[in-house]
Amino acid sequence: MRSADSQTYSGYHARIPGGTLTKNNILIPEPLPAYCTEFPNLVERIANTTDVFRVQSTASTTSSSDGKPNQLLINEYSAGQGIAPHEDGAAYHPAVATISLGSAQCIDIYQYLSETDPSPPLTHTLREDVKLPSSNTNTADDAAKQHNGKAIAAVPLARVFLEPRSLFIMTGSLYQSHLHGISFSDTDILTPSFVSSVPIANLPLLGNPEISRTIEKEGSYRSERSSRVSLTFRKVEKVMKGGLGAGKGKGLFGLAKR
Ligand SMILES: O=C(O)CCC(=O)C(=O)O
Ligand SMILES: [Fe+2]
Repeated sequence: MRSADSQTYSGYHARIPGGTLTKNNILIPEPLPAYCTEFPNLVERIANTTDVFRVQSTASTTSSSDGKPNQLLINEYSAGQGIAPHEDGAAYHPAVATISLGSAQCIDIYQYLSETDPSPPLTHTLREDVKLPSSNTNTADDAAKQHNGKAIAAVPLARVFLEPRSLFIMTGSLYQSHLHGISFSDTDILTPSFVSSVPIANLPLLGNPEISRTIEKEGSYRSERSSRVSLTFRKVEKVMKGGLGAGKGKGLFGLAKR
């Protein structure tokens, strides 16, 4: 995967809250974190490394009109920081590719509750009573329970362990009808499907052999989080002058409680 290409995107400079959108449509956060000082060379170098791996080998971005992402979002999480369950939305081509750096972190996949398409019992429960319909989500906790007035299962469907230097591609129904989020926790406990109702979906693909060994011996693996940086490549379908057209701003402006 390559980073956004200035040759194929006629962009602009725009100042937006929390960052500057460059002419390559790369969002540079402000204040500029230390790791960005050699940006975008850093991104180019990472994107060209050969030892990133896909957790979903069938994913590709080739169905986008030119096959290339035109936006890069950089998120930095300190230990304990997360992101409430959300969809990335229709403003983007339905595929997103994320390179992880720094600490490993689990991303949780959630489904909406549906009466016509019942979920397994554990995922078919709300964490607490949620009044529906309502789109008022004032806190991260509210947001974790519902999205645009639709109730979200309390327990994730699956978890994907994002190791440093890994590439995670989200597309298909994972992008279009599920939500993703990162728990507000400083530890990830990795468990296989025979132990947990929320297994690590990419266990066989993990690069660190210690994880499988520990799980085999002890039934689970404990991963302490430290600072993580994610590089999220997306294709913005419609870009309006000023940089405000790329969806409802969530992807560009960052989510609450960061
Ligand atoms: O940092 C990540 O891996 C996910 C970020 C994300 O979901 C988003 O910014 O929409
Ligand atoms: Fe997202």
